[in-house]
Amino acid sequence: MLELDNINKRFRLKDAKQSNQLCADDPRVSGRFFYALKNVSINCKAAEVVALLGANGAGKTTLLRVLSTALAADSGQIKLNGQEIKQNKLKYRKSIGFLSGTTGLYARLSGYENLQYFSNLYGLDKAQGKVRIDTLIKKLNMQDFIHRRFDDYSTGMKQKVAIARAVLHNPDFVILDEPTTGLDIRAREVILNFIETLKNEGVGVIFSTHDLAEVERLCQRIYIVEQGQVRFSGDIQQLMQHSQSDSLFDAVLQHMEVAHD
Ligand SMILES: Nc1ncnc2c1ncn2[C@@H]1O[C@H](COP(=O)(O)OP(=O)(O)OP(=O)(O)O)[C@@H](O)[C@H]1O
Repeated sequence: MLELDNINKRFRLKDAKQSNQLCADDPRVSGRFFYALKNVSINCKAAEVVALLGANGAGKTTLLRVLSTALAADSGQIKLNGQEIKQNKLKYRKSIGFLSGTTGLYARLSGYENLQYFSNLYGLDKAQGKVRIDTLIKKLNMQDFIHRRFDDYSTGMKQKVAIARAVLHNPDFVILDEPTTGLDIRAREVILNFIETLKNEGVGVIFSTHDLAEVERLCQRIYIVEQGQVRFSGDIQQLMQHSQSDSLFDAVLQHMEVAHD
């Protein structure tokens, strides 16, 4: 099980102007600090898909970055199978895969060369790496473009390679920040199927999304994050009961305090 336990994270604002610009009435702004996460606890088990929902700016990316160790929390713990990861961050990083908003892939290499490069970096030997890359090429339907230059790719192609990169080393848990945002329906379908495959292989997946159809299709449990705090955690049925609603859309909206356009 992967757990975030009682996480707090604040950002120092550059100046008073930035605090005013952020939003004068945002309760997360206090003095020169922006309290982005407050006492946040979430978890994900093996072979489970968990979604993070919440408005723009709610804190989902910050939360996922903390979970991936890309960002250090001010307090709280990350635990893998009950063990705090503090002493063993390197081992933890080998157990997780992280897809962030930026691909971190090389524009002048092909998708294939990028995957070879990262497979080498992850310590897979050449033969192992080839087998793994070939499997991912098939699963993510990348045969038609994988040998072309990365900077010629569409958004969907880039995202597929970025996801392949995140799971090259066969992690136990995968953290995906908005994996399908901006993709056409075909690329989206491939990625949703891939998440289902990961789950069936026993991998735990935590992902953020704004798409409720994805949530209904993939998730056992959801967390609704608002203004840096978890407002709901549970399964979809519990959310509906809690909200006395038969529409997932209405039920989620009820847990978002802020009005959105
Ligand atoms: N380095 C930083 N300094 C100050 N504030 C920050 C910093 N990074 C993020 N924030 C603020 O923290 C809040 C949460 O941002 P975050 O990107 O985690 O939201 P999100 O839920 O992922 O939003 P979206 O759905 O738009 O991706 C935002 O208000 C953002 O402006």
